Amino acid sequence: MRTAYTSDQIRAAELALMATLPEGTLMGRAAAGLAVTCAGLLTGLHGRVYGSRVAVLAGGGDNGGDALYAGARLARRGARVEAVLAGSRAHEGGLAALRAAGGRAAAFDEARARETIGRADLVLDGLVGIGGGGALREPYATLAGLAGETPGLVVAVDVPSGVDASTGRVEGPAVRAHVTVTFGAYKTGLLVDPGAERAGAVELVDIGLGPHLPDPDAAALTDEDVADLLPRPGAESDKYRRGVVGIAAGSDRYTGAAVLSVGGAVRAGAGMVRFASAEEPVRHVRARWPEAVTTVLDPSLVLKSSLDEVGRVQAWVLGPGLGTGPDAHAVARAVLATDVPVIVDADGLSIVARDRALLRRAAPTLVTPHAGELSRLLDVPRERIEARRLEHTRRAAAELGVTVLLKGSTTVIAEEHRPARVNTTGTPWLATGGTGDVLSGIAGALLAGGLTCYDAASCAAHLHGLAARIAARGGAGGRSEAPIAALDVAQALPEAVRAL
Ligand SMILES: NC(=O)C1=CN([C@@H]2O[C@H](COP(=O)(O)OP(=O)(O)OC[C@H]3O[C@@H](n4cnc5c(N)ncnc54)[C@H](O)[C@@H]3O)[C@@H](O)[C@H]2O)[C@@H](O)CC1
Ligand SMILES: Nc1ncnc2c1ncn2[C@@H]1O[C@H](COP(=O)(O)OP(=O)(O)O)[C@@H](O)[C@H]1O
Ligand SMILES: [K+]
Repeated sequence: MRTAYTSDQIRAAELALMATLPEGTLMGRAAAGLAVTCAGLLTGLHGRVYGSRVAVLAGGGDNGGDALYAGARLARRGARVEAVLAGSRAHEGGLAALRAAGGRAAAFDEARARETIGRADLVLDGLVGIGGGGALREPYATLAGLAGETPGLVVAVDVPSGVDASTGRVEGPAVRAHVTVTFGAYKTGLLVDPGAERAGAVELVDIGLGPHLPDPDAAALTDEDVADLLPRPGAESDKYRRGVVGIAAGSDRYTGAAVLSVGGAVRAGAGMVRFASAEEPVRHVRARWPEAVTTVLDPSLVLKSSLDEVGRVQAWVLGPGLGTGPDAHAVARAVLATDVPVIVDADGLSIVARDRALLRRAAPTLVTPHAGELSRLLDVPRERIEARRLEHTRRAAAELGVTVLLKGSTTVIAEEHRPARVNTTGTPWLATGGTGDVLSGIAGALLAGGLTCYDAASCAAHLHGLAARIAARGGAGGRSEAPIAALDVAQALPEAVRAL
């Protein structure tokens, strides 16, 4: 499990650790780790550190201190290091070390900074770290912009400047790094977009913070975590014990969503899929997935809130392509009246946005909106949700009393009193119609298999993202990615499970 923390949590842990160590020890460890990564990158670029050009962008706080000390270490190995001092003051020890090692430093001057950054092989962003707050002020903002134009590599110190370390929010110009070297522990903002996208590859330098860290603010599952959580059949298993998932999806107009959701469930290893819908989607599902057991729903039965004719299930998926008319509403009411866990997706979300009372139920509920759907559930503009994904996912979980999986460039899962889960698999090629329907089926299979909403959502997002990558690469060994269709994601699920 990769755990992540807010700035306040990190700062408290650092204070506790610092109290046990001689002054400067932590910064020394941080700078040493940072310099090793930079030296490795420069060696990869030119075969050596000696003679390469490094620009250090140093803010007035300790983040600038880390960068200056790392710059000093690189200068001692023969790099030509020039620091641009952005603050009204600079970290004294770091600046003295850099100068003593033969590096140069000067206060910010735009023309000179442009030249220094423009010719650097590597730009070290030490403008602000966990002490940053709000949009970058000048001249930090200009420097972040200049770092975006450099042909060289950009390495962010602790966090890319301009990214809120606790949330991943970006409120103005922000550094876009190839690599972020972060100290002590991951910060939540490095895992959640837009911050995650600005961070590039994240490397963790151990500075000994471990024993002082509290319960995490957020966590990302690894392949091993998912392999451990995934329900697997034992010798004594049968299809009922493995978990039967009911899927109420599709309508005469939207038949594809039903086929895709059923496909996700079948390929993710449901013991059995019971599919219940109108005649047309049932016909399509039967043609594509003969393993599903189908029921044509008689609206009058559903109006009585009875799904008895469908048979017993351990979890329901409600909503993909269901429509939002009176029949769909009746199906939603019947499904949500059951005493088993329910995943509400797509049109199901539009229905519950209009009729919140449907979510008041004793059994667990998982909702899986994208930003537009969450916008309707919370009555908050979509752009605001996209800019503050974590905050709104948590808010929805608290307000609706359910588990929430917010889809999009970073999938975030929230449940009250638990760390947020952040998904790290996936590919932008997933942004294509129907992939969300596949996700609902995967989550349904895992929920029916006995996982909690929290784990089912996290594992489903992880597997979905892995399967998408495999599909986009034409197999686990493929090198570059190409467009995918939603059904490809379902088809790649077994390979994703095998690769865990
Ligand atoms: N506390 C510790 O024990 C350790 C801290 N370390 C480093 O110290 C950093 C935190 O240092 P600080 O607490 O000094 O804070 P930072 O250096 O992250 O930021 C504070 C500085 O940035 C300026 N600033 C803040 N927001 C700004 C904005 N929006 N625009 C322009 N300037 C802004 C402040 O005026 C101040 O000069 C960490 O990120 C890490 O890099 C590491 O050396 C490891 C040990
Ligand atoms: N930029 C992106 N990067 C990675 N994954 C994405 C991106 N955009 C969307 N996705 C993923 O693609 C899927 C789209 O689901 P959804 O929005 O419900 O589409 P649909 O309703 O067409 O199925 C989700 O799993 C989402 O997390
Ligand atoms: K930084």
